[in-house]
Amino acid sequence: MSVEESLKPLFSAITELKPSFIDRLSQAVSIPSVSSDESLRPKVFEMAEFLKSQLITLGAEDIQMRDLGIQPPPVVDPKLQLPPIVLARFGQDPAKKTILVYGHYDVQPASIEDGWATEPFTLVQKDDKLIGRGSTDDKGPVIGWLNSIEAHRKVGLELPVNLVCCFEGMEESGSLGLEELVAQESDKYFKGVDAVCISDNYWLGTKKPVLTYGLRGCNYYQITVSGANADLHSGVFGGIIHEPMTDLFKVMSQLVDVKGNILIPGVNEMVAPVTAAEDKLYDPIEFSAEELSQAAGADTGYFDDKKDILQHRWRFPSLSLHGIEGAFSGAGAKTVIPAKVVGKFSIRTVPDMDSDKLDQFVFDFVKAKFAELGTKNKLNVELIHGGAYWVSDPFNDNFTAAANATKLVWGVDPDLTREGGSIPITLTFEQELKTGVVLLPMGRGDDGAHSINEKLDVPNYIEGVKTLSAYLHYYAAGAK
Ligand SMILES: C[C@H](N)C(=O)N[C@@H](Cc1c[nH]cn1)C(=O)O
Ligand SMILES: [Zn+2]
Ligand SMILES: [Zn+2]
Repeated sequence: MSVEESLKPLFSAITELKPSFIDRLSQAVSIPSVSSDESLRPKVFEMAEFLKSQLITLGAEDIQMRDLGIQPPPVVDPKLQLPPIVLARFGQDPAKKTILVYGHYDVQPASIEDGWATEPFTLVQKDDKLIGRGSTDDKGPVIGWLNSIEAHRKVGLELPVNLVCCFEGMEESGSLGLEELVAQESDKYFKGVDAVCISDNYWLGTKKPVLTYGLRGCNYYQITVSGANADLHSGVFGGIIHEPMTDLFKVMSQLVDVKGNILIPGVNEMVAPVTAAEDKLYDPIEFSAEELSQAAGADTGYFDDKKDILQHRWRFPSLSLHGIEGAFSGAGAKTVIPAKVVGKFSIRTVPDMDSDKLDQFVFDFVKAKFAELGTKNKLNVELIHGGAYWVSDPFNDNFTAAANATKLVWGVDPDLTREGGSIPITLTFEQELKTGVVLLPMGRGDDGAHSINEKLDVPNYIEGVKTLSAYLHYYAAGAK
């Protein structure tokens, strides 16, 4: 029987199981597993337990909740435990190939005050969209793998491969601890893995599916400026003391210009030049600048040209200023001089940037600019977490299986894209397991990951489960 024939009953089951799949995602979204908020760490653990219970119900073997110990500084609670890596297997048949699927069960912060139209941790179905934090990043895809297993069980179809699951709870906070675990387990739990599939990014637009062969890295920094030992009255102390916010603003404003150019010496010089061959890869990609503006909710882009936009998103670095901890940020007019402020920014990295050199350039520049202020306040600049960029060759059996699956479900050949975001562990899987990695996204480019009103379209969720399932079958059958 052909792969396509054998998938027919499975696809029917997936369609029929839609209500149960939505319910499973709804349960997952209801757990606010925000890894960057120390007060919500118990919820990240609860989410790991939820996955464990689902895996047990679905017949997984050798489920392990791998403890990663205490979170390294900077942290408020020095005893803060890292959430576990959830490992599980389905099958260990030596006659079958083995696929490792990775995803993350932590999410970005969200609160209704940010402007959400509905409660972020309640999955709401509206206009064929599933709205809620983590719906697309990355609970939808993680639950998608579990749904695929449920559908196989329902129709009595054996999984065509041995499946190894690796789900982490710190991806949004730099994947702390996972790199070491992957290295340790490369010849143990992960022994015999033939290929890795990650569903944790998005289509480029809203209509055409993609497969992704590159990611930018991310080095995340914080600058702490401290002065007085308590917040002060600006009427009493304004004009007579060095203010931490003023110093911090002055330094942060010199990191990047208003056109997005990074101003730290040495950074741009590390970037690999665009070759003619690479430049050509952008020609066939279907892309609408208008759709991008719609996804952003405003026409505030730097560029109009497709290549400029895509290259600056995928293969040039960017520096974003994220926020200031300790500053007054509420409504109204509080006349305060904050005593200590912590500025957060990150740099998305690309080939051939060296992460350690980058850190040194950042630290030297920040310290030099702070010294120029002649302030009596104190400065500390540090890296909170780093994650490597990744670019691979998309012409291999793993990508072919994903392309065949996409074509079967969506009726079109996927575009080959890179991604401006980061999935820190990708390069580690490739290097430690000596296997190829394919990124097979479920959601669309306008899903609003990390933003308000994050959503996953119902067709992407359900057809996405079919795509993930078909990928396993095509991989097992070998390249066509
Ligand atoms: C692409 C992926 N779904 C994602 O959102 N990754 C995060 C990872 C990260 C790195 N530092 C903090 N979070 C991202 O690209 O921001
Ligand atoms: Zn994310
Ligand atoms: Zn993600």
